[in-house]
Amino acid sequence: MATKKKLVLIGNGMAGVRAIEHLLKLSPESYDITIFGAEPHPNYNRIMLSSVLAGGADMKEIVINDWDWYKENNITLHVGHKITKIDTDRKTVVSNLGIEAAYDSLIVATGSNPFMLPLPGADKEGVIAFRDIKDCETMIDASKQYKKAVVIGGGLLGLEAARGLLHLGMEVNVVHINPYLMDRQLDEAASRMLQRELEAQGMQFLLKKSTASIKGKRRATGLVFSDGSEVDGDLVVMAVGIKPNVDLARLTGIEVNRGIVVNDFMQTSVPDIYAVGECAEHRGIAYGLVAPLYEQGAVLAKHLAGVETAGYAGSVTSTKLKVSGVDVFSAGIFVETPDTKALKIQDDLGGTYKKIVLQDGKLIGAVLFGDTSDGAELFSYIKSGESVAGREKELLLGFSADQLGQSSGGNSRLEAMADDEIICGCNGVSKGTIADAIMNKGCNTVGSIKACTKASGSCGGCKPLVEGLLQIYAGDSIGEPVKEGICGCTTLSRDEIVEEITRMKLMSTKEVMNVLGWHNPEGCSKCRPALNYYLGMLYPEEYVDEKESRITNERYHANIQKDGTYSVVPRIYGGVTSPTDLKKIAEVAEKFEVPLVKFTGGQRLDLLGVKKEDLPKIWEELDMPSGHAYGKTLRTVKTCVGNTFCRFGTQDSMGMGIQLEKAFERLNTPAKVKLAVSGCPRNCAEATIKDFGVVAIDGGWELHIAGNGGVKVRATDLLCIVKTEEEVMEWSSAFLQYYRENAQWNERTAQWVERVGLDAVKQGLENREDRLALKDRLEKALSVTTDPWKQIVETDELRKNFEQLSGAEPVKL
Ligand SMILES: Cc1cc2nc3c(=O)[nH]c(=O)nc-3n(C[C@H](O)[C@H](O)[C@H](O)COP(=O)(O)OP(=O)(O)OC[C@H]3O[C@@H](n4cnc5c(N)ncnc54)[C@H](O)[C@@H]3O)c2cc1C
Ligand SMILES: NC(=O)c1ccc[n+]([C@@H]2O[C@H](COP(=O)([O-])OP(=O)(O)OC[C@H]3O[C@@H](n4cnc5c(N)ncnc54)[C@H](O)[C@@H]3O)[C@@H](O)[C@H]2O)c1
Ligand code: SF4
Ligand code: FES
Repeated sequence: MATKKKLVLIGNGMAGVRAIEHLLKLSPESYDITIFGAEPHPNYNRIMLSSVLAGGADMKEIVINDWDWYKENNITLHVGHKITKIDTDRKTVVSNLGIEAAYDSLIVATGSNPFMLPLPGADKEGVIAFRDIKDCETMIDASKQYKKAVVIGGGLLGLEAARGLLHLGMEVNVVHINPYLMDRQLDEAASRMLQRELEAQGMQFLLKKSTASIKGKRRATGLVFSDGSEVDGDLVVMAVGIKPNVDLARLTGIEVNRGIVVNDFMQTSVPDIYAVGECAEHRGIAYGLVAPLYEQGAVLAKHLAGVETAGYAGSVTSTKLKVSGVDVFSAGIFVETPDTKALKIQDDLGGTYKKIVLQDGKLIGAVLFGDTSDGAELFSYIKSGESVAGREKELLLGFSADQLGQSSGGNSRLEAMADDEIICGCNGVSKGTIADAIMNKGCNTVGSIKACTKASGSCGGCKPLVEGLLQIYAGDSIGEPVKEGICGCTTLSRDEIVEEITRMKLMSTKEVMNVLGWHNPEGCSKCRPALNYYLGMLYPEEYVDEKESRITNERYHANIQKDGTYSVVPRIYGGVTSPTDLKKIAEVAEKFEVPLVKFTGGQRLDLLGVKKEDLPKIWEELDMPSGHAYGKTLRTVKTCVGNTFCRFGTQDSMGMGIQLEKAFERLNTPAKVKLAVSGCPRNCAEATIKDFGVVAIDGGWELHIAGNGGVKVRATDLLCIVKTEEEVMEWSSAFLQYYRENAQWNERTAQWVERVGLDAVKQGLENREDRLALKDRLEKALSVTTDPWKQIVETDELRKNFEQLSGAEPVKL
């Protein structure tokens, strides 16, 4: 039997051990393997330290290979041993505790060291980095004794550390040297949205601050900045970047630049010595994310196993911030230059931002905020470098899980991917491994795939792709998705929360958060408005609306515009107005020097550019009902002229529309609701892209639901055909109440019906008794609503409150 060659790995971390795992699969009998690790732990997932700190995982869960794995694979493991010398002549390594090991091949995988700013006072107690289990434990211990923490560095690591410390109950200030956060991953627009969201979660920021020293005696008590200002903190976490750990390599005479210089096969300048992971520099780049390091590991394993490989050619990287309640994704080159073109969508109301950057017809970069579900797919286009010419807008508008996994026609990119292509970068899980788990190991949910392969277990960025693969390979046997909380503050779903509120008669958002064990006692900007809505929906008469839990526009009862002014939109029922109302609007517009008066798509007039302080006065003079153009409520009922004037009209669409708008105005709904009524199937009012669309036909009305004319256009589904106007009122009331009672907060009717299915909605409404009960509950909810502006204008106290509110910081969404 041929004698095995000796392979030594220095560094028991993510990249090195990953290479060993591959090698064991490719050639289990070729090497006697010895691993030295300076940390006293088995190989663990460093990425997940952020989750441990934020309460999303415990230390046991982050172990990648436990002690048994080393035994089972006959690996000699020395933990707590730091290699201090490599003797390249004798081909041996020696540890700080005197253990020597001989090698035929040696892998250096020593990772990085956190960059510690050389500040006066940096050696004080309480000044740490965030790199390993020890740092994580220090933070957890500190949070039990101290209240205030300062994190230096507003990058990925700093923000994840800060979120964890907030979770541990500390007050956290993040000090960042640049004008905006995550400047290495985001453009300014996305960064500002991120900052607002993190502020809503309780994080505080000190931007454009350069730290001069750390104050305190033995222990740190805060920072002093170069401008003379200070901030207090008993724990100082430095997260200002990393530097490859090259000391040992340099000592050994291996060529070192920023990292240990390697070629495409991870070979260093010294024969039989390889480097992999963050300590390695390939074609001038030392990577700081696991996906490229895993790719390097795979190449190195093939090379060591004698399996043919084209070598490592470098990686395009993507990142996803792992902070619950905040979705941020960045990939490739996202900064615009004269040679690139950028397409962007920014929705301040919905809190989403999407930017794609193109060059020569190819996608080269992307930034997503608020909704990162398209991240993985966009990233695969960036990596493939294929032409997307002519499809740029499609990429901007997005994909659904169905599209990702759609197998008909065999066009799906996922289907076209090779089996060894990596789906989950964080855990290095390939498409083939996931397909195998689905087809051969009985995995039929994202949760079971996670348990079986680890895919989607870290940053979660690959989840849409895993869902797409489930669609391809599991078909009809897809299981119930693993339950996820409505936001990072809880693991409870919307339905569970509503059930518990009802069962325990919880009456305020605070009570819900306390009783149902919210991780974050203050909630976040996702759950607070949602709870406020659910409580109002369940107890229309008893619940007192919490203004501070509402989104900004709803607090001001007006839409904030990009220049900080507001818009005023009086209600114009069914789009039908009168000379008197028009004159009134014109006079007010002139008197208050309103810069712009515009017809909206919903057939009404919008006075734009109004100063916040003029809002009550304008509404007082207008003396018209609010059009609620800002809220999650009924917006407009668009109508055509119908049989009153039009020769094709079969019914009175204007009358029907006005009746509907008068009945449902001021109704609180999970998301905005738009209606339309057309007088004949020519459908001039575009009723078939509305949440509830009414189309007149000979002798009756068609009732349509769940349409949408926004970013993702969706034509309505036909609900039923009725004969009379009374029936239109009955069905529309029942439908709206059913939607109010069953949809998730912020879910438009289109998304809701797609999620629960048209049949389920039809079933919920088919029984007349149920419809009448729903209509009753709707009327009860409507009976307690009042016109917000009429109330503010007529009540001294509310008017004063509004003025105070105007000076206060709104809830940012
Ligand atoms: C909190 C946190 C969150 C992160 N989140 C993400 C994320 O979401 N996504 C992502 O892609 N990346 C993330 N990263 C980065 C990722 O963890 C690293 O890129 C990855 O761990 C690097 O792997 P590595 O094997 O090169 O180095 P390491 O994992 O650092 O392993 C190197 C090991 O070598 C040991 N060592 C060093 N010198 C010696 C020596 N002389 N002798 C013996 N042992 C030695 C070290 O103690 C260490 O255990 C995160 C990092 C941190 C700290
Ligand atoms: N979700 C993820 O993918 C994730 C999470 C954590 C860490 N990581 C990785 O870990 C490594 C370390 O992360 P990081 O955030 O420390 O590195 P980083 O280089 O991405 O960010 C450091 C930030 O600190 C700022 N900074 C530099 N000097 C400063 C100073 N004196 N005062 C205040 N701010 C200063 C920089 O502007 C920069 O934005 C990176 O490779 C990162 O990619 C990734
Ligand atoms: S939908 Fe029919 S009734 Fe209404 S305006 Fe158009 S053609 Fe006339
Ligand atoms: S890519 Fe991060 S968990 Fe899969």
